[in-house]
This record gives sequence, structure tokens and C-alpha cells, in this order.
Amino acid sequence: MELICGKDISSEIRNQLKENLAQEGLKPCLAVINVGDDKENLLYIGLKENAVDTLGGETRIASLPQNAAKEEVLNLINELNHDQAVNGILLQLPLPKELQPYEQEFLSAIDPAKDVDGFHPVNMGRLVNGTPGFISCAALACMDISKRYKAPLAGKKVLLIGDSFDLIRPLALMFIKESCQVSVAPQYKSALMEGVDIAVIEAGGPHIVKASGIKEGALLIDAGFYYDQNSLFGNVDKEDLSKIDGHLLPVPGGVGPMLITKLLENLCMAAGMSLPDKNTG
Ligand SMILES: Nc1nc(=O)c2c([nH]1)NC[C@@H]1CN(c3ccc(C(=O)N[C@@H](CCC(=O)O)C(=O)O)cc3)C=[N+]21
Repeated sequence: MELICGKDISSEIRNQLKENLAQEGLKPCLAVINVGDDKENLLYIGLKENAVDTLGGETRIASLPQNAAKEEVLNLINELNHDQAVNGILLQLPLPKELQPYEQEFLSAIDPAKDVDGFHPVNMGRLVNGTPGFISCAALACMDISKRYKAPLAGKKVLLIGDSFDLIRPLALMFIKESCQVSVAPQYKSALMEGVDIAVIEAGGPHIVKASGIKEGALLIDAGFYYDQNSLFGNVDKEDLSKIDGHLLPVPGGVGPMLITKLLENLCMAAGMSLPDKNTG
């Protein structure tokens, strides 16, 4: 199984974005709303901030305390919606437990034209009717890699493992639009891999995906993130898969960096830059 370096592909795309921004004299501004002090959230926000910085853009971290009230979050979203200097807004998830019941209300309050996560119901709905606006960065990352390694996609057999609203559901719609044969399952079973050309595995556990049942030449995209002490594991057992032919986008160094790169592309589009092959649904 050949490992795909998400970092290398990401740097290629980021360099191109940086060049285009400079040519168009654009300096995009991303506002990140962070509620509470979840350690992983702070790590991911740091990665996003550095990435925006490398493009020459600006990041505003709008932090609210763990016990922030629902109205405080809604007021902050409203303020950023109306701030002309802000091109993109994202609400870092997960929220503190007490606020989780309002997650969809918060996401719906973000201006769809600034929704660089692609989580707004209008942007999600536009995926269904084939007139995509912003699309979820994780889904864009997986589709980008699939097109690079498995084009033409029409007729390919695709297996998606999981049910998340930010990856599996939008990605299923995107593969349907590419005329793929798409199956979705909540949990991984090697028997499901029969004849599969592209598999995106989000639900599961560290190293549960082994070589058995995988078609020679398949593309596997690992989208599971499990921290154990300081190491990060994915669903796929890279060791075991080294015995067979094919491609693996691994964790770490795969979906993560590509996801952030797609966030940068969405942010550049929100700032008015036209992308050569605009993120299509
Ligand atoms: N509103 C919102 N949008 C998100 O897109 C969002 C979110 N909330 N909450 C959390 C998840 C998770 N996520 C990741 C981002 C980067 C890496 C990434 O780059 N990981 C590195 C390792 C990072 C490290 O541990 O050093 C890698 O896989 O190579 C992973 C996961 C975005 N998320």
C-alpha cells in the first residue's frame, strides 16, 4: 500500500493559493469562534491559524468562556456576520456540553456566504440539489484525493464508514453526483470491502482496518483520529496493509492537513478569489 503524503499535496495547493492572493491583492480574514478550553480544539485552531498566516491572511480568535450563554454565542455570530472585514466564520466544534443542544441553531445563524466550514443547512442543502455553495472541508479533502488517484470516478465502487454530518453525509452526495456506486455503513467489516475501489473510514477504532478483504489497487482514506498519550492513530493498520497493492491516505499526515487546506480554499473563495477548479459538490 503506497502512502499518500497529504502534507506534500497540501503545500502544493497552499503555495498556489498564496500566489493567487498576492496577484489579486487579497488578504483574507478568518474569524474562529471558540467556546471553552477544550485542549484538542485549541490544537486544531492553532493549526488553522498557522495555515492562514502562511497565506498572508489574518485570523481572529473570538473566545467565549466554557459557561457562555446561548445569547452570547448568537450575538458574537451576528457581530461577525456584519463585520465587512471578516470573510469567513467558523464555530469550532465540539461545543461545551451545555451548549450542544443549540449547535445547529448556531451553525444556521452564520451567514451562508461566510460559512467556510460548509456546515450551514443552506450550504448542505445545495449539495443535494447540485448547486453547491461552501462544502465541508473534510469532504472536499477526500474528494480531492479520490479524483487525484481514482479518476475517472464514474462507475467506481465507493464505501463510506460512519454517519457524520461534516464528512460522511456530504461526501456520499458528492460521490453520487460523480455517478459512483456508493454504499454507507455505520461500522467497518472486512466483508463490506468486496470489490471496493475507494473506501473512506471515519467510524471505528485504532488499527481496526486490516489487509483482508481489500481489493488490489484500492484507495483507502483514513478519517479516524485517536490520541493515545502523545501519539495519533487512525483506523487503518498501516503495517498490515503494507502487504497489498494500493494507496492509503494515512493518519497523521493525510486527511488532517488536506482538511485545513480545503478550509484555506474556502476562505480564499469567501474573500473573492476565483479558484481554477472551484470546489464542486
Ligand atoms: N468547526 C469545525 N470545523 C472543523 O473542521 C473541525 C472542528 N470544528 N472540530 C475538530 C475537527 C477535527 N479537525 C481536524 C483538523 C486538522 C487535523 C490535522 O491536521 N491533524 C494532523 C495532526 C495534528 C496533530 O496532532 O499534530 C494530521 O492528521 O496529520 C485533524 C483534525 C477539524 N475539525
